[in-house]
Amino acid sequence: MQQNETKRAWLVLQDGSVYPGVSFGAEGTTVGETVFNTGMTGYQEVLTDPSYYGQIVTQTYPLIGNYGINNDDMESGRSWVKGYIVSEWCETPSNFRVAMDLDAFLKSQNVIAIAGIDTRALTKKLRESGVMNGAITTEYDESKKDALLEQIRAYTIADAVAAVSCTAPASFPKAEGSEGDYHVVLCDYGYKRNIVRSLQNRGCRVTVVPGHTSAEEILALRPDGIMLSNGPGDPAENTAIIAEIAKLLPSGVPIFGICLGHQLTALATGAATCKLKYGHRGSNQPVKDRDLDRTFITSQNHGYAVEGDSFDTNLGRISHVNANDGTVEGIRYERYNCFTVQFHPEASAGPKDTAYLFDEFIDRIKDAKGDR
Ligand SMILES: NC(=O)CC[C@H](N)C(=O)O
Repeated sequence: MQQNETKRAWLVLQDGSVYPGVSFGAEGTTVGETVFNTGMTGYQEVLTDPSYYGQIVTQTYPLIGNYGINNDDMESGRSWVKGYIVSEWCETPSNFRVAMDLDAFLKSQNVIAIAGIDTRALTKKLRESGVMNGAITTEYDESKKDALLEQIRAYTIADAVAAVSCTAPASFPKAEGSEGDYHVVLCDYGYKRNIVRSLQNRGCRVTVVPGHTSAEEILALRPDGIMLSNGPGDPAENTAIIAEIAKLLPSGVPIFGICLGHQLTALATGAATCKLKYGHRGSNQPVKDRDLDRTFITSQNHGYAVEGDSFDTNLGRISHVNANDGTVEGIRYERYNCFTVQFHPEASAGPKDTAYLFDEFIDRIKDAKGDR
């Protein structure tokens, strides 16, 4: 039973299908790209990860919100999703950290949401058709369906990084008691806070700079290491940022790229990216580390990937591949002091099995400084 079950809402997809459900969160009409996430937990991180900018997120897990929303697990200062689809949301969350329930959070963030949808059936459909645009509306009117469909079909996500990136630099101290003393510049294409936390815990003070900061300005900060963050949208649209990364690569400063940062680095070396049919979003994606000959369960959230054949193997090697579909999940550049991954070693939500990559980044920083 849902609190405001008298208020109806509808999900409308670009193929013309209409799913009636129950309104929660904010009311009104929203249009976005409809994607699905298979995580059993981590909805707060999904809602606040800037990489979901422009997207209506469907949770395949049937009950969402059972541990509420807390003050610690925000991945950014706000929610970025364009809309939210669940089967059932939990009105009575139970957790020692709970600050509010899911409905109250979505209302506070003005996110239009719908419950009562068979999200597994919807996901099967998206897997067959590929991601589709869609709308959630509390004002559905059959006679205006064509106009709504036109709006849905015309929707595109554009200028995504500029929409989520900070506009001024910010500094974060290293974690108290952490070993080491390094300075990392994190390029903010829509970074998740757990990237900063993962660095702080390894003795790094972090300067977060806007995504459009030039290579010269970044290097003038004299970083011991540079991180290229995750972020939303089509990687190939960021031509100015890609040109700056191309200038950073030969600097010799250790560079670590995550997700969008990985894609942009590959583009900067002349590789191509492509859109996946329905992407990888969830916390159980198997990734094979070819060097270690081990498969890790990883947290992921991406709709694009680097095209393996387009990568110039004179520059390095494809170090990680997805065990489900064989797509590129990581690159180690031998020509440059750089390595990048498509998945999220900072996890949150998700398994922490690949946090060792942050340790490798610190080792590269130590080597570059002659500290090892
Ligand atoms: N999490 C991310 O950085 C996502 C990268 C990119 N926007 C994609 O969808 O592929």
